[in-house]
Amino acid sequence: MERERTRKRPRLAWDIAPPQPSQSQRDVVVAGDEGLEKRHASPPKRNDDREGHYVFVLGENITPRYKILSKMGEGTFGQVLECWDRQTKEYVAVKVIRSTRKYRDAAMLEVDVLQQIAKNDRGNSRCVQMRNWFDYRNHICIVFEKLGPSLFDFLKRNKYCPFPVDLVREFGRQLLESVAYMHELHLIHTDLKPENILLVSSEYVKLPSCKKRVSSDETQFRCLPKSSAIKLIDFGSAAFDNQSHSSIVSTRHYRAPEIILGLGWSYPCDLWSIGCILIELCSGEALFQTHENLEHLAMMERVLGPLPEHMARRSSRGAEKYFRRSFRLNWPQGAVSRESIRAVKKLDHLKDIISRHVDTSRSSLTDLLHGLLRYDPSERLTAREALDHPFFRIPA
Ligand SMILES: Nc1ncnc2c1ncn2[C@@H]1O[C@H](COP(=O)(O)OP(=O)(O)OP(=O)(O)O)[C@@H](O)[C@H]1O
Repeated sequence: MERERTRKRPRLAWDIAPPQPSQSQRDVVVAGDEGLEKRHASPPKRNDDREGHYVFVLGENITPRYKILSKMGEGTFGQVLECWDRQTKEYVAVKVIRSTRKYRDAAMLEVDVLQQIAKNDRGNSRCVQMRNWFDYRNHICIVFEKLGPSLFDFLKRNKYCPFPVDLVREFGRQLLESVAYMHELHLIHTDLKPENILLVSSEYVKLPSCKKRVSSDETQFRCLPKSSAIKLIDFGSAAFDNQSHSSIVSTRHYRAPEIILGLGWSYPCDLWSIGCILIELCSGEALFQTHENLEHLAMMERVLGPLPEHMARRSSRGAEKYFRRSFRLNWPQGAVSRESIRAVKKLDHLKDIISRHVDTSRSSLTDLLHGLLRYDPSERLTAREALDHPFFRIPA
């Protein structure tokens, strides 16, 4: 039975006060609107909804330059609208940020990160390109190149039928290249998950059957993307390594153990998330489907073996309660319910999960995942080291 999952797994709300955007950042405005102004007027002013979201009607304009065609997505920060850019004559994705102060400020940090990424990009960052940004009726609008569906949307539409291992290899390679690029700029993404990895193209092919789901007399189909090209999105939680950090980051399923244990985090937390993502792409389901710390740690132990004692010893005040005096995890004694114990028991060792879902390259993939999912962040593979792993030596 498939567990019901929400379409979007929200990251944490913003919990540290972001710095003020500089005047020079605020002064960047849309250029070249003059000719369009008269013909494509903005709609009459309306109130935002209760959460500060911009209220719109399809076909209206955001500034005379952008015509709203459809809504592509919604997140914590705002709505993403498909628009026609009358100036460049291309489709774009405009993220219209909620008008609330904290989201406006956070959006300016995202703009700052996107500008850093763009400045150093020689076309190989595999991070979404920002085309423009501006302030419209108290909403920061960030204009992006338009991409295709997320890997999560794709999996979901495919009834969680896993991707073939050769495609997972291609996704993994690009994901690691993108993260290596960010890390070299001293940036940590902190919210890597299948929702934030977008296929560049929406084109797909339909093929018969997904082994996992074939029922007796029904012919099943699976969709595969025509191109494996992907890009990373959502830099709203990205952090510069030298900045002060909030202690909890990442969407739960992809959160590294050092974050849960309050040990501080840095670049390696992105590599942990990539390990979880690769397993999800191979199996079709999120590895650690939990909403609670102790259960999460117990799930990790089930898949990866016992947590190292030195991490248990150093865990923060808030996390001490997950361990017994012996520094072993207080499990199953500390479980909140029988269902929780059952959910943990249902999980297999990493090697067995991979054997169940993957036909070829099993041992090299398992070895790579063990490197990405090392408990101790100082022992975890870096993005560059992971790219050098034998799993990626098979030619594309
Ligand atoms: N460039 C793009 N092209 C196509 N779709 C996009 C693009 N950027 C974002 N989207 C869609 O909009 C959704 C929300 O975008 P994004 O994750 O940037 O918003 P957010 O408010 O920061 O979300 P979250 O709640 O995950 O932090 C994405 O999941 C995706 O479906």
